[in-house]
Amino acid sequence: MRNKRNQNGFSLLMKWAGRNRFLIYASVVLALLSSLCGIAPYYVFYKVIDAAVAGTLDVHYAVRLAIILVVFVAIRVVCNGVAALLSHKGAYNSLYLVRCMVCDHLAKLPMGILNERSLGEIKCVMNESIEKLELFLAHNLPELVLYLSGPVVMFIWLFTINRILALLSILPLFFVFIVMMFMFKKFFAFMDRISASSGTLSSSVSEYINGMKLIKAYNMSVSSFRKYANAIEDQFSMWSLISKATAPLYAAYVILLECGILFLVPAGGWLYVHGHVSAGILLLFAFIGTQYLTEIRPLQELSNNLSFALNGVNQVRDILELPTFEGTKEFPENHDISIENVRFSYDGKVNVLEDVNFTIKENEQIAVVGASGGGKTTLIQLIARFYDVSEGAIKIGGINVKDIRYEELLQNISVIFQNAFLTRGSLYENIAMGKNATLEEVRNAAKLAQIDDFIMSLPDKYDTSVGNFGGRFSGGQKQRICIARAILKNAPILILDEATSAADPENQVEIDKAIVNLCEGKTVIIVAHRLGITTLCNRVAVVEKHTVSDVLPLEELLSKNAYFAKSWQDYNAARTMKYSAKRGDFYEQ
Ligand SMILES: Nc1ncnc2c1ncn2[C@@H]1O[C@H](COP(=O)(O)OP(=O)(O)OP(=O)(O)O)[C@@H](O)[C@H]1O
Repeated sequence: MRNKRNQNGFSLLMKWAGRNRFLIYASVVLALLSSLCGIAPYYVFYKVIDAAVAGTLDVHYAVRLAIILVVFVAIRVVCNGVAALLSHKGAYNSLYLVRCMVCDHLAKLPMGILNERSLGEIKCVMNESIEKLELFLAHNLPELVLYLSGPVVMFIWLFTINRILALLSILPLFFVFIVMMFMFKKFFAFMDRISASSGTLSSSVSEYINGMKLIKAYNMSVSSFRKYANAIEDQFSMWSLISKATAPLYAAYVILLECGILFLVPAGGWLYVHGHVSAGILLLFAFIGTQYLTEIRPLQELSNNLSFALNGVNQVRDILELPTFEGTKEFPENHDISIENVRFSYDGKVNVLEDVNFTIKENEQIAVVGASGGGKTTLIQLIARFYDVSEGAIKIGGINVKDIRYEELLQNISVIFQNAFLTRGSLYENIAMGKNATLEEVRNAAKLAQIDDFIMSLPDKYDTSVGNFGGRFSGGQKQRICIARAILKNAPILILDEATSAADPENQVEIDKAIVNLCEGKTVIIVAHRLGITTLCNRVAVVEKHTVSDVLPLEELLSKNAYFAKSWQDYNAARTMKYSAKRGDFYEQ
């Protein structure tokens, strides 16, 4: 299976490169031309020796040869320069296309498939594997042509001078290629382990850095560093193993490349003594015929890089082959949402939700309440098609969400998660989120989200850099930035997983105002962790016992649903409850 994949790796890479492949092909042609020019110094050397032995070497002849040398060296330099330029342009453009393809694909993947893969694994593909393609396309491919074609051209030329000696000069090559094939095979056999180990290293670095707060808070530096250290140790032992497995072959490879002299000097001497070759030819083969094969030596390193590149292609292909959410129908005009006989299980064994049936009218605002772990977040994720239902259907305007073009579905639904996610860019970029919005439009959204005043009080205002995932902002501020983003997106359906972390009262009032502005004129589903938010909604859906038991207006629900009535009572009691602490114990007053 892997062998078949390797055969197609290069052509697949060229397919991904699109029109940029022509830049890469051009760089290969120029590398070939450069290697042709590389013969010039040897040719001049041969001619000088030949003329010197024959006694015909004069200044005119020497100058002519020098000019030939300079011209060919100049052509070689130009060819190399332009080849490097084209190969880099082609490689970086191709990398850009491959990264876009992977990003597009990841965005369409079901969350279930994404959850199965570690962040480190995906990061490793996005960074290291794709980066290896650059190394291969921009450097290794032209070099491969250069290192391979140089000796080929040299052999052809030597062959035209003396067939027997030329054939003897490449005799070691036969053994060199056999050894190289073994080396390539041995190295490639480690590829899966190299990828897995690099993925683990990448995850443990991310975990170590992202969990820095926790590490400090619980003084876990030694134990958490252990995981990272283990990953490094694994890399070390893996590379030691690879070195041990390939070192004898590499030694044989180097020795064989230097072996040309073994055959050439005795055979050349015999031919000279018997008058079959001139002194010039003998010297040419003695010096050049034994040397030109050593130019192949970097091929070994290139073959390792080729393994990395092919492995990178396979890893990218593995991601691109994962089935995505598609759909062919347009997003409907009508935004009524109906949830029909829905059953859902994450693992195919335990049902998180079953027999769920209810409808949400266009522009209606529904709060979803229920015990922790009951399935509220799962329900809203099904509506936004982060996962596909296991049974039943979710329809918008009468169309199954599975049939709606996935990109359009995402464009028409805004989702705000409990954990506000900010990217590294500026505040402007975080609110605009790729939309071509003016600063005024961004500010208007931020005003409605009650965050404009705060942003304008910052020294760099909307150009303020958000830093590492918004680390410099409070939870409430981050949430309002996300609300501004959703207001600007202006999608007709809004799904909001309300943050559990109770903001301070002042912040909470601001967030509530922002939510009210956000929800105006939209179909809204809001997971209400604070029951207070239910007063802002038309109806409340209760998730209990793996299903939605009731969907009613607040007042009606209070009289009909025992679970909700009790929760509401507890919520109000908690709001008015006062505590006092005596000697470390808390007392209800
Ligand atoms: N990605 C997942 N894979 C497997 N099980 C999951 C996954 N996400 C959630 N679950 C499980 O599904 C159940 C419902 O989780 P869900 O997050 O929907 O509950 P919730 O009502 O939103 O909880 P909370 O109010 O605490 O946020 C839980 O038992 C949870 O452990």
